[in-house]
Amino acid sequence: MEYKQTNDEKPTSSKDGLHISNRHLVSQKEDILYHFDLGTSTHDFVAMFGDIKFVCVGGSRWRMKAFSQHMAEMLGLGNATDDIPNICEGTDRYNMYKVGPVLAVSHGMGIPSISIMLHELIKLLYHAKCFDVTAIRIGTSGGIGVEPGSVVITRTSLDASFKPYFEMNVLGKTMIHSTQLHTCLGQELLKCSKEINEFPTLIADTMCTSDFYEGQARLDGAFCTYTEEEKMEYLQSAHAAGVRNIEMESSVFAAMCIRSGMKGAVVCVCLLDRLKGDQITSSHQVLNDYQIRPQKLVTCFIKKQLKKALEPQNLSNRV
Ligand SMILES: O=P(O)(O)O[C@@H]1C[C@H](O)[C@@H](CO)O1
Ligand SMILES: O=c1cc[nH]c(=O)[nH]1
Repeated sequence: MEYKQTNDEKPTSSKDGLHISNRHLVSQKEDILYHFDLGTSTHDFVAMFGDIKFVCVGGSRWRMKAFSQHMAEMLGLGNATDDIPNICEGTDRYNMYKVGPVLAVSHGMGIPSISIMLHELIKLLYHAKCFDVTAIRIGTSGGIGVEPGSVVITRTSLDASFKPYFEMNVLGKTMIHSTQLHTCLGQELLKCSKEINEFPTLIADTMCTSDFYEGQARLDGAFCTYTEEEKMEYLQSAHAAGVRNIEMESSVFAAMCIRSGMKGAVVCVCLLDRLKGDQITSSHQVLNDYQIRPQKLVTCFIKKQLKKALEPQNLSNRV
C-alpha cells in the first residue's frame, strides 16, 4: 500500500487562497461541469459567480432552498417566501441557489456524492476567479452522549477507526488527506451560537462513515452482524476518542477544503443520542426545528462577516 500526503501537492494555479492542483485542467479549452449542467463555453462564470464569498452545502435540496430564502431575508435581499431560482435546473443531481455573495448547494448523501459536487464547485469558483471563500457544511448527524438538538462544530473529522484523515484510492494506491477543519472559523461560529443563545453548541470531533446503518453501529438495518453490547462498546470507544457526532460527508469535505485553500467548517445538529437508541423518533416539527439551528448559526456568522467587511478600516481589504 502506498501513502501520499496532501502536503506534497503543488497547486498548478492559485487565486489568493482558492487553488486547483491539476495541470491538465489549465490547458483545457472548455470545462463542462456535467453534474451542475454548467460549462465555461456556455456560461459566464465570472459574471454569474465572481462575487461569491460563502458557500454553504447540505444534503437535502429542500434544506438548501429554505436556507437561501432565510439568508435572503436576513441580508435584506428579499423575503423568506420569495422563490429563488435553482441555477442547476438542467439536471436533477444537485440544486444551487445564489443570494448575494452566498451560494447554497445540495450534495446528496455520502462521500461519493459530495465529492463529485465539490470537484465541480471548486472548479466553478476557480473559473469565476473567486478568492477568500469560506465553505460551511450545514447538516444533520447522530450525537454520542449529547442532547438531541445540540449543534456540533467539527474540530477534526475522524474515520470509522477514529483516524484523523481521509483515505482515498487513486490509481490503485491509497492517498491520505488531512481532515482538520479551520480552527478560527470554528471559534467564530461558536461565538455566534453564544450570541444567539437558543441551543447548546460545542466544538468536538465528528466521525464520518460510509453508511448510515451498519457503518454507524445501528441495530435496525436490514443486516446486523454484532450484538448490542458490541455496538455500545464501539460507540463508547468513539466517545472516548473525542467523537460527539456521526455523519457521512465531513471527511472528504474537510480534505477538499484544505486542498483548495478554502476555510472550511462543518456544523451539524444531532437528531438523537446514539447511546440511547438508533431510530429517529422525533416529530417532523421537532426535526425541522433542529435542522434550522445550523442555518441560524451560519446566517448569523455570515451577516457579521459582511458587516465587518463594510467597516471603514476594512474597506480597503477585500471581503
Ligand atoms: O446533510 P445531511 O443532513 O443530509 O447529512 C447527514 C449525513 C447523511 O448524508 C444523511 C443521513 O441521514 O444525513
Ligand atoms: O444518526 C444519524 C443522523 C443523521 N445523519 C447520520 O449520518 N446519522
